Amino acid sequence: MNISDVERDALYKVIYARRDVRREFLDKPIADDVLARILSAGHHAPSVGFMQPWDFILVTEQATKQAIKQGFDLANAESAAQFSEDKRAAYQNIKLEGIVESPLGICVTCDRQRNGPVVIGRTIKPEMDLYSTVCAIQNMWLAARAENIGLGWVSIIHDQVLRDTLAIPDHIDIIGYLCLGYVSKFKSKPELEEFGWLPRENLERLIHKEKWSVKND
Ligand SMILES: Cc1cc2c(cc1C)N(C[C@H](O)[C@H](O)[C@H](O)COP(=O)(O)O)c1[nH]c(=O)[nH]c(=O)c1N2
Repeated sequence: MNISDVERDALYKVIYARRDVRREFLDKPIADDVLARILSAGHHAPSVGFMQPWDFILVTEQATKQAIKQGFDLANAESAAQFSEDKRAAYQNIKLEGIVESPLGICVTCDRQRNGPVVIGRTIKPEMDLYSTVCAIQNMWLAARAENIGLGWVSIIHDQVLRDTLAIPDHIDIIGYLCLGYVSKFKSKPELEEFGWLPRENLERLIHKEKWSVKND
C-alpha cells in the first residue's frame, strides 16, 4: 500500500499541530468510537519482541480525578522547591496539568513480565519495554490530535498516588497519566516556548555526520 501525497501531508500536519494541552479543555465527552480509535492507535504501536506490555486505565469519575489532582499539587510544590529562586516564580505560573478539567484521564502502564522473562530485543536492554509503552503514548497523542482532541501528559505526580488511587498492582510500572478532551483551541507553539521557558533547539545542531561532533556556540 502506497501513501498518497495528500495522506503524507496530513500526517505531517498532525505531527506539527500536536500540542501538550493543559488549559483549554471543554466539558464535552469523547464518544466511545473516537476513544476506541485512539486506544487502538496506541495498541498498534511498535513494541519490543511484539511484547505489547501496555494497559490503559480510563478515569472519568470526578472523585478519582480529585485524588490524582491532590497528588499533583503536592508533587508540584515539591518540584517548585527544586528550581532556583529566579526561576521558581515563573515555574509556579505555568499550568502543568488539566486533570480535573479534562473529561477523560488515561493512565498508561507497562507490564514488564508480559509474555515471559525472555523477550526478543530486550535481552540486552531490559528497559525496551518501557520505551515501547512510550511509543504507544505517542501514537495516542497523534491519533488524538487527528481527532481534534487535546492530550496532556502529567508526570508531576508520585507513582504511589496513582498506584493507590487506581489499584495498580506492584508488578506493573506506571508510564504516564494522560488528560484528554476537546479543546477551545490548539496553540501553534509549545506553551513552554511561548512562555519563554525554553526555545526549540536548532535541529542542525543535533545532527551529527558519521561520528559525534562537538558543536560550540
Ligand atoms: C514524558 C513527558 C512528560 C511530560 C511532558 C511531555 C513528555 C514527553 N509534558 C509536555 C511537555 O512540556 C511538552 O511536550 C513540551 O513542552 C513541548 O510542547 P508540545 O508537546 O509540542 O506542545 C508535560 N507537560 C506538563 O504540563 N506537565 C507534565 O507533567 C508534563 N510531563
